[in-house]
Amino acid sequence: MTATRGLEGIVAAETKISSIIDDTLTYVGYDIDDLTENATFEEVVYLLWHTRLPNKAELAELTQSLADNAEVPQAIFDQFKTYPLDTVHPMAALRSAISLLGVYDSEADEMSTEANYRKAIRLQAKIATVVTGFSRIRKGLEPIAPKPELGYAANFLYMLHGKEPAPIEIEAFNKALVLHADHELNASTFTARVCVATLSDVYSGITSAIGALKGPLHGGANEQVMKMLSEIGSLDNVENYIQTKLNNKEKIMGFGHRVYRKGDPRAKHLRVMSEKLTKLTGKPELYDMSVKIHDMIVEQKNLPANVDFFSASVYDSLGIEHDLFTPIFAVSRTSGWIAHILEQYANNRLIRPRAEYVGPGMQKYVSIEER
Ligand SMILES: CC(=O)SCCNC(=O)CCNC(=O)[C@H](O)C(C)(C)COP(=O)(O)OP(=O)(O)OC[C@H]1O[C@@H](n2cnc3c(N)ncnc32)[C@H](O)[C@@H]1OP(=O)(O)O
Ligand SMILES: O=C([O-])CC(=O)C(=O)O
Repeated sequence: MTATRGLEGIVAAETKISSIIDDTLTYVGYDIDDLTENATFEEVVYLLWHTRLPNKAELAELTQSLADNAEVPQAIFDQFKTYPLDTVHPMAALRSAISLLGVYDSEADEMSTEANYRKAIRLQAKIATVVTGFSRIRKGLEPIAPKPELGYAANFLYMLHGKEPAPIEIEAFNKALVLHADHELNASTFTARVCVATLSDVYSGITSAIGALKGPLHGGANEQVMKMLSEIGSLDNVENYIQTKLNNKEKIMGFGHRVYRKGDPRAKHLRVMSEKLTKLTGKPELYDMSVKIHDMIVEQKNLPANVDFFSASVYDSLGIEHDLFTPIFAVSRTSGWIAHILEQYANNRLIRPRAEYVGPGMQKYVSIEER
């Protein structure tokens, strides 16, 4: 038995949900470029969960169900108020809140297909209210009740900021949600599938996926990109800052990918939105800095930007706090995690690989007095 480090190149599941073939990303056979330009996030949710696009009535029904389930138990918000709000990371708060939502769902351990679909709706609806509610509570504000008739993307920004977003903001945020919704067998999705393959419940699957997404080698990179842009501060400082990092063999967040070689097809959409939004908000230097970093990394390391790089300046332009970038990734990716969880349940087998043992040979137990 020989281990493959990081399971690189190992095909560990069959899926009908999304594919990455020759650097092209598709959801159920629809090119991500096509979906980003044309679809709402709700349509993509339906597509991922049913492996087909909805008709008008089906979309209306899903939208209504998401609206009907958007409120969260007051206990979630009460719990937030007990946290050390000056220090807790929103991903930790989110991870705990999703677990707590499971505590309050009387169907949490009901494993029928119908019950799992009902839980899927509840989770997708409530996670937006949880993330925005946490952001308000830590600022000493009350959460804003959802206005689901706005649509998922607009309602999220409304609950976050307390005012209805402009059309360009809705367009950008909807695109970001569509782009982050699913990505084949990435680390957090694999985590979710491993978890539920024991026939554990949907809440456990999503909670463990959030834990995996939090790390800076995965979803946590978008917050780190923004941290880097803030540290650099101006276009003049880019060259020195990046060159020093490269000379020190440090990784530049938002670049590189385990699967893509030529480039991440999602990055170009976020780049366009970043250029538009940074101009509109009077911070075009943020975009110019991003482009300069991008050009240096491509030239010196031949590493293309991934989805996390330009999403940072997009979210910043939407007035979103930097440590909410990864929770927002989780809001979108919940749709993909759920699709994979449902697919796993539908054709389940325990996921239990082997490890190559590289420790000492057989040893005789020595009592503690003799050690
Ligand atoms: C949504 C997402 O999860 S997208 C990924 C988000 N993560 C990031 O942006 C973090 C920065 N990027 C990385 O750490 C990596 O590119 C990963 C984790 C995404 C992929 O990792 P792996 O496939 O394991 O590649 P690995 O880390 O082994 O890198 C291969 C080589 O490229 C280099 N490299 C990879 N990414 C970077 C980077 N961002 N900056 C500088 N060098 C890099 C590595 O140092 C390594 O060089 P070496 O062979 O000389 O040692
Ligand atoms: O696929 C991966 O390894 C990471 C990624 O880009 C994602 O999850 O969107």
